[in-house]
Amino acid sequence: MIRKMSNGADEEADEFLYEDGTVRLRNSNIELMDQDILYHLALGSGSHDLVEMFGDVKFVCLGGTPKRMEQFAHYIMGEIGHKLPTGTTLQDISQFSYRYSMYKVGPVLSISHGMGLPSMGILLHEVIKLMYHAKVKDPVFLRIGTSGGIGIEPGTVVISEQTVDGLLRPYYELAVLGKIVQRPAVLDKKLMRELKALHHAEDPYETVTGKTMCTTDFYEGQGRLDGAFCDFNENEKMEYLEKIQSANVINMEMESLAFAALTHSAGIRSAVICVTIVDRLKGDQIHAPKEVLDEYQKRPQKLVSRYIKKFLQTKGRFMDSYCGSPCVKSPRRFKLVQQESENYD
Ligand SMILES: O=P(O)(O)O[C@H]1O[C@H](CO)[C@@H](O)[C@H]1O
Ligand SMILES: O=c1cc[nH]c(=O)[nH]1
Repeated sequence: MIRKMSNGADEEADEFLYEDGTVRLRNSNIELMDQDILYHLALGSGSHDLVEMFGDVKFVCLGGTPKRMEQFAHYIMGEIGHKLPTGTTLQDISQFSYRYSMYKVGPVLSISHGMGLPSMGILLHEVIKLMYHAKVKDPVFLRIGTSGGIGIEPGTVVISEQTVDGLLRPYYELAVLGKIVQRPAVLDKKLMRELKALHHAEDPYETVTGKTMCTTDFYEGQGRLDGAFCDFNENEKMEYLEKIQSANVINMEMESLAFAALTHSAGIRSAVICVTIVDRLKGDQIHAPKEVLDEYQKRPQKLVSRYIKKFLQTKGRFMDSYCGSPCVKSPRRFKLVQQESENYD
């Protein structure tokens, strides 16, 4: 994977992984600390054996709400045939942070990120450090979310090929020590294509790729007329939405810039998969009933599940019912995983 530098030059992202594929931190301060407290995750390198707890993680799935990520954890557990030790249930590992929720299902972490760039940014600092402390090898990060579509049918799944800010710039900007730092927001194109290829012809919705706009607000920031404040009219709104549509933006959400920029800076492959829940060229309010929205939210999860299962099957790995980590392939268990996936689809 080629990593874009903030000066525009290309660099091999593999340099940001150690030779064995584990995540290398680009902050030498961390190595010098006695312990690193991952405050918002309620974890720490001194208080927890992070290698034992997370060393087998391969996929880090992120989405806005704790409920969605709990549901995804249960769903993926069935899909990959992971069994919890007898008498145990899925636990929210970060429960006592009262900030984010985190569930672990074998090689899959399912984490809520809240709303907006700061919430995503803080979480990613800690999850990327978690990958480093746990010596996780070559993880893949996937955001499974919702978005507002620009001229596309609600319910469409969008895999982002690029993410831009409200000014159509492909950077995540942050004020650091009184200066603006711009980090290029780059998503993995190969991963995007692999995900797109997992759309099935019989899926009753489309799966498309395109440019995603990441805004710092849901109302004025996305050109809505229905916020508590609005200093523009319908014509100005439509002019803006049509302008970004002609710049190939097909959906809008609120976290992809930090997600793309921070994973890219860490040399981690990542993708953003969001279902659209409204067509912004037709309106601002979310009218779809709850059951429809619930079904829409499952669409990105379904695609990601197909990707995870394909990876585990291709690599000849499977989730053993009892050891809880990828083990040597067992033909019997492997067949079971395949059957489960056929049943679901
Ligand atoms: O559905 P999720 O993933 O939470 O994301 C989208 O929904 C929220 C707005 O309703 C924003 O956070 C936006 O990015
Ligand atoms: O319109 C929408 C819908 C979901 N999420 C957003 O950020 N915008």
